[in-house]
Amino acid sequence: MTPPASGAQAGVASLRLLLPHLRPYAARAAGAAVALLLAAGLVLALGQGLRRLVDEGFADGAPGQLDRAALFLFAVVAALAVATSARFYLVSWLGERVAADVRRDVFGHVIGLSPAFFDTARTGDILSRLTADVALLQALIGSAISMGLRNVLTGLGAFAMLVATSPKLAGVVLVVVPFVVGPLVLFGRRERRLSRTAQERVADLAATAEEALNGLRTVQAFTHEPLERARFSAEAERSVEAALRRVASRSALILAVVLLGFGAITFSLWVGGRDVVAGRMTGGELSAFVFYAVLVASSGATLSELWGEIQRAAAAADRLAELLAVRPAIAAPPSPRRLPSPSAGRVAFEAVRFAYPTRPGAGALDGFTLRVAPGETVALVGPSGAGKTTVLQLLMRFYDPQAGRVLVDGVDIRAVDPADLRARLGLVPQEPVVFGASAAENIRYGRPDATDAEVRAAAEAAGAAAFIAALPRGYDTHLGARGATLSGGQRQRIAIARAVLRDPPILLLDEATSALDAESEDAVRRALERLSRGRTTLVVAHRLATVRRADRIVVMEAGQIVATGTHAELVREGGLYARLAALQFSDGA
Ligand SMILES: Nc1ncnc2c1ncn2[C@@H]1O[C@H](COP(=O)(O)OP(=O)(O)OP(=O)(O)O)[C@@H](O)[C@H]1O
Repeated sequence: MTPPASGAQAGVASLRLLLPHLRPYAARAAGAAVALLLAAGLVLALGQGLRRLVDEGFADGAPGQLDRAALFLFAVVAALAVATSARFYLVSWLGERVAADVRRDVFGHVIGLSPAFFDTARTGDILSRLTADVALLQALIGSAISMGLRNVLTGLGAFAMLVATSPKLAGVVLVVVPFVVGPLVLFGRRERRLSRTAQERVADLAATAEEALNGLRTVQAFTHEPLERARFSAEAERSVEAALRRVASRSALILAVVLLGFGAITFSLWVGGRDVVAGRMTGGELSAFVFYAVLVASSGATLSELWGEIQRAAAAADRLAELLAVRPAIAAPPSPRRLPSPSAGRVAFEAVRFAYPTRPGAGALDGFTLRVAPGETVALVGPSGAGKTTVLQLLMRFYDPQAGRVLVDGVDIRAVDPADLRARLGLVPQEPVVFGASAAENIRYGRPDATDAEVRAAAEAAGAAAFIAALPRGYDTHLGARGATLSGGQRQRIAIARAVLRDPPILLLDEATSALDAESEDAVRRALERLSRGRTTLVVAHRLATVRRADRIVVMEAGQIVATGTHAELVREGGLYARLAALQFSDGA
């Protein structure tokens, strides 16, 4: 993934990403802060309750005093329970809400990125950012931040109480604090780096699994399950290694913090015990002191752990910010021109030169010039890799050419909003995408506001009505992820029905290269004939029936047009087309 400028942004500052997402919930956050303050105050009051219980309750054995001290403690505990539960609810609510909002925004951004981005990005990596990285942010808001604040508050409060109870002993604790905070900061930096690496390894793991699962049939057809298992297992090992480096660093930090923190408590108990024996301090004061000292130490320890978590979340925020900073290569110009309405359906390519961004050296189109009149059907033919599909991709403006222009109705398509352009185009791709939804929903994808009757009419026109009727639940039948339950020809007819619903002035067809059985080929051909009637049609043709029907055939080789004409003319000329026709169209020639 291309590292954008924000990737260099250092440290916890990356978490600023969350601020705009928290703002709408300011009232809830304030409520959570109040509950948090209350709970922290009540924890500190517990120490006072403890002192009263020990000093007043035990001192002269008066039963009334012990009862009152115990009751006070109970009241504090009850209030503490309510405040803690309220804080937990509000803070977890914020975590869930913000995580969902961040996911929505990141997905919303990614779905608008240009196809060029996905030529290099791995889907699994993006998925892992959407899930694992956002989960870290959720944990941060849903618990870490509130735990951190709580521990800062109780830690500071408890320290103040320490000073009030015994300045001398408090001094002992104070000496230890820099020893706890120092490593915390040092290890934190390291943690962030190690944790980013660990998260990247998890993303690699997800990407590996995603690729293998997507190509499951190919994997099994080649009996490459052992190979894929080994590949995944190697990735898993790499991910464990990265995680363990982080764990090791963290363990060292915990060792230091626990040793120093609780060592200091033991030391102050020892010193304080001598004061109690000498009568300079009451037993209740020492109990309260130890309670506060434990609070200070445990806050320190918790904060050091949290520091790690905050660093991990910062690394996650970095990875999300990186994704959000990718700008779509194709975007609407600041003041886009409108295409004429209704569209005439005129298409022109003028001296177009284009190489895919990932292969700048290998030109896919080279001086490609073609004018298509309104309503004309042009068939593009040529050997594999000649650049036929690329022509359609440039017309859809999935990529921009390096030189030359593409025009629709006389307007350079770079001057119009891509959405406006694509609204005039209907695409039936070589491998149509069928979503894991019902047959009706899949067809309605062509025009979401279409009525049931329109969906059925489109299916009828696409020659899909009969096979849909034969499905177990007709139009309501779920077609499985990626349309796994349909044949290639059926998937194509679903895609054609979509295009029928969309009713575009310009139609782009990329014929499937794989042979369909005679019956479904015939059904698809007739459906396409009906569809292209009266529209400008550009078709990447692999079948004789298609080229015969075309008004004009354009023969391409190595990104250039080498001949144009009708089937009969081109066969008579006896060039590349005649050879292709003899080979490819042997079925009917
Ligand atoms: N996304 C891509 N990134 C990089 N190179 C690509 C990409 N898509 C296609 N190419 C390359 O561009 C060239 C033209 O490809 P194109 O898909 O237009 O050929 P085609 O004529 O449609 O071939 P076919 O009949 O096999 O579908 C080929 O060399 C191909 O390898």
